[in-house]
Amino acid sequence: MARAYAELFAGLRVDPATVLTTTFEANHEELVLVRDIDVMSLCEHHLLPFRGSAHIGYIPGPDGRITGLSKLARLVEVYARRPQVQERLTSQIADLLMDRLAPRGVVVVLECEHMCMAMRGIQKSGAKTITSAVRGTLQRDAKSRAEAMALIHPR
Ligand SMILES: Nc1nc2c(ncn2[C@@H]2O[C@H](COP(=O)(O)OP(=O)(O)OP(=O)(O)O)[C@@H](O)[C@H]2O)c(=O)[nH]1
Repeated sequence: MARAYAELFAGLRVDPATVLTTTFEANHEELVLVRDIDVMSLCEHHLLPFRGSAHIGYIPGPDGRITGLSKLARLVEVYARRPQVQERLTSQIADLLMDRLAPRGVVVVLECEHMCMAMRGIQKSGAKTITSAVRGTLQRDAKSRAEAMALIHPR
């Protein structure tokens, strides 16, 4: 039992900042977006899972440095492997990216179904909670934000 909880909460043992140590010179100044990253976390109120997808985009800073694509998914994993609320999970990912990669802007969108709403309580399965955290130029510039959102949710 103790081992199972240790596995579930493995993210508490990892410093999220260590995930973003791999960066590359790419001279890339446009949006980089990784969509449909699987998210599994635990609601901190009921210790029941919530599950869905994360979409993470950023516009590199003036130095044009990028990070490894897998590092974005690893960042989700580190913050998800701890008791969470979806809103905090979303903003922690955005804030760490801003802090460590110094990009021009960041957008993080999470879409999850919460078992605490499906299995107990109100017992509504299928309801999706969508949260976003937008930082930097993507927050200030409606056109850039709309472009990123259109790539996250193509019609
Ligand atoms: N930005 C970007 N990253 C890429 C691309 N192709 C591969 N990568 C990433 O390059 C990174 C290399 O990171 P390393 O830490 O050196 O390699 P690694 O140990 O295999 O990394 P993990 O995949 O996280 O296990 C990984 O994060 C890959 O996902 C690409 O086209 N663009």
